[in-house]
Amino acid sequence: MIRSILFTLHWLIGITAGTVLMVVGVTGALMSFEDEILLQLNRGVMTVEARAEPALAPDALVAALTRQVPGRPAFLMVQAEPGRAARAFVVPPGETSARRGGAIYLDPYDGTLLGAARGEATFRFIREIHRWLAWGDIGRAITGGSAICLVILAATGLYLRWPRRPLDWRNWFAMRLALRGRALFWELHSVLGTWVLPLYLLAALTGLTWSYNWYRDAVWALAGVPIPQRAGAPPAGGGGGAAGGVPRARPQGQALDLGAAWTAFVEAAPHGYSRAILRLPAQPGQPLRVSYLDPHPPNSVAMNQITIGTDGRVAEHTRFEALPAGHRLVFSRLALHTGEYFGLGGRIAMMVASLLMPLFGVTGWLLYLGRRRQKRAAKALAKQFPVLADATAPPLLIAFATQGGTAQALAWRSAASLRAAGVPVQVSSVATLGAPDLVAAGRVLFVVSTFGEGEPPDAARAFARRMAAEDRALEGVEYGLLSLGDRSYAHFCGFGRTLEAALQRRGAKPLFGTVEAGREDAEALARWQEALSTLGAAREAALAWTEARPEAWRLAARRHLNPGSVGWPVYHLEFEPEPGTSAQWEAGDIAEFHVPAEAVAAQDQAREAEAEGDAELATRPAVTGLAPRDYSIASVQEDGRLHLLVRGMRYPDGRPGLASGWLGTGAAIGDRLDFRLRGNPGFHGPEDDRPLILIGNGTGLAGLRAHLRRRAKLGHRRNWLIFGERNAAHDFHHRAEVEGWRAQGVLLRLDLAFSRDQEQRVYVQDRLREAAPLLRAWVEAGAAILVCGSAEGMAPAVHAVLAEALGEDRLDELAAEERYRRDIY
Ligand SMILES: Cc1cc2nc3c(=O)[nH]c(=O)nc-3n(C[C@H](O)[C@H](O)[C@H](O)COP(=O)(O)O)c2cc1C
Repeated sequence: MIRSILFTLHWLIGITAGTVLMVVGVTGALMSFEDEILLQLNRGVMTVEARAEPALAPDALVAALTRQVPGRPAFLMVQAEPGRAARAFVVPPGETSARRGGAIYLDPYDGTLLGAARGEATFRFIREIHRWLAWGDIGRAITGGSAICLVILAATGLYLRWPRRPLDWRNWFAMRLALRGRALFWELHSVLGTWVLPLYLLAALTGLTWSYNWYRDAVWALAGVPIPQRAGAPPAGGGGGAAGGVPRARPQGQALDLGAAWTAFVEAAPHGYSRAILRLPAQPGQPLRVSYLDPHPPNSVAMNQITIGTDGRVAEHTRFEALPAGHRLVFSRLALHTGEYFGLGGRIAMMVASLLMPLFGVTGWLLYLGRRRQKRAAKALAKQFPVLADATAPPLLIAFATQGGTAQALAWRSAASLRAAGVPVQVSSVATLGAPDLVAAGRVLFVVSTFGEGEPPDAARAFARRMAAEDRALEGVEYGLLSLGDRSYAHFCGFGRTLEAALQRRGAKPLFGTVEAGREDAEALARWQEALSTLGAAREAALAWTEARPEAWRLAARRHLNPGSVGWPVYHLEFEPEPGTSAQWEAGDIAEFHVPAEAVAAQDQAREAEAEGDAELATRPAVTGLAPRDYSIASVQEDGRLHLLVRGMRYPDGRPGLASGWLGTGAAIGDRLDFRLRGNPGFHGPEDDRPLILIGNGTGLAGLRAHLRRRAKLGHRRNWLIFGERNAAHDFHHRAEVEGWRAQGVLLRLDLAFSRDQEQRVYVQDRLREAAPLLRAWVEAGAAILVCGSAEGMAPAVHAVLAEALGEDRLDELAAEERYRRDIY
């Protein structure tokens, strides 16, 4: 709730005040090196050739000025550095104050008029935009308001980005420039934003002292500085704090002797000066006030103040370093604002940060527009598929429970055939559903698969538990059920049957007879389509198990990974897409290998050659020969190649397995082979950079490797790999890559279990159990868990350890939240 309010506040302010902040930022950056730029532009005006002779004293300069320019000199700035011109402000005749910015430069050695400096007017205009958008009080209110907005943006931004535990600061400040599109905008906006945040806060909090008197007074009061009675500092710039406590002297006859007063100043300034600004008396009786910088001042606003009376004596002398700390800080607000307080580095940092302001504005806008577009698209989609609100009856709910994605894909295809006939439908994973949702929908079609040993898919475990409740709350609910399974398992369609029993026990009524479908059972699917047609679905196009076709890939590389191993050979294979093959997949997806006819023929020949031929064995490969084989993809699309990790299986009589044998030794480099890439949403990784625990054994490393390659590319470094095989010496597949990840920090932690490297067998589940406290901490920090590898032995044992460490319910919850996902076989 708080997050969403702050998020709205952040973008609302961002898209409004952001525009002004961009202007203020850029103008501020332009002024960062104003002095240096003007000096370069104005050789011969702001500087003259340095001479050996001493420069004129202020009284001689004022005399020279009065001879050449009509009016009363009001301010004079002299600098100790040889060749630096004197700078003066003159009150024109008949006026009461010096014209804003109308500085005149004089040759310090002979008082010759050098004129006005080029570019000063431009910088004055930039400064006016920076301070009040060159728009008087209205502009000042706007820039002041946007300074407050900048503070709010910084604070809300920080809150929204505050790392969840455990704090991984290095990661938090790291920029991942390899990202693309919206993710890159987000990264630039949030990570760079975090870097410049202290500078923005500093600029805003000091800048506000010029915007609001109440704010300035509050800061002054906090710092213990007496609140100035009069607003406005001398127009000569710098010395912002000098305005404080200027006594108003009444004219009292005696005129100041500038020569004597200057001598008194020179004697009083303990180290001399680098720059002195003289406020010249307007009337007889008024003293001379000098603000001066020491030869090596801590910053350009560390001004000391001296007042010299008409009697030629020092009346008051305030040294900057003698001021209380609070005063010094307050009087240094300009230096803080420009970053100069921290030296040249501070100035450059502030300039860069100010220049970056448009980047935040632009990325912020792009992110905002992107969100709007997404929302609109979602609305359009909602219109296309009317939901509860505008339909007389609630839409039909299609609920799926899937491990490998088949049930999910069939649920969507069923929905499409109903929608095509105008039947409103909603599709949802059962993970998010409870009895009230089923009751609200009234009619529910379930498409569920079975996993484990007659169990629900991982993400449906919590739902299955909710359904097992005893009460009859589902009276009035009508259901249809498509149950997917595989007849080679002992508990065919086990979960579908459990679900149906629960539905009936709780009072739900079937819409039609349940359809049980074995692998790729076309006839069962036709029955399901028939059942859908009773609800109004179109019958024209036949419902298919899959819509994608196998495509051609060329075997480009193959490596035997485990020579010398006691186990079967493991091969790393790389395939390149043939022209026309749409090579698109995500980490976690599956490549279905379609065994070529020549592989079957080759095996038949081999079998015939073995004269005796075991009849039972002989028929088995022939029967299963045509069924495609699934392999977890071990690479990411950016790799350009499809990588697989294939174990060369053997029949009990020692002959190589049909598919894996062909991949391992049968096919030659350059051969074309058919694969259908199948989305496996149930094994996709988290979108964000949450921690990831990857557990697997043997060729299960394939699926984990794809995820790790993806995470490495994204710069998501909180990864923990637990991998097991037989012997480290032979079976540590992709060892160099895994150790490389560990060295580069792509793996925060690596646990290896080589079962046969010691007396006592050690497996991944043992490693996991040893690290149970860490496992809990990672899960607490939002970690997701991916398990890839053998469904017998490894997966159930790992599951048991996870349940033991986290609790069975918590594990089911994690699965429902898509944070516990498995690709096991
Ligand atoms: C590890 C594993 C265990 C399975 N266990 C069963 C089972 O006990 N009973 C069954 O009928 N099917 C079982 N199956 C087969 C699946 O239910 C079937 O392949 C289904 O089409 C998968 O659908 P899905 O991709 O939506 O998860 C199992 C599949 C796997 C990978």
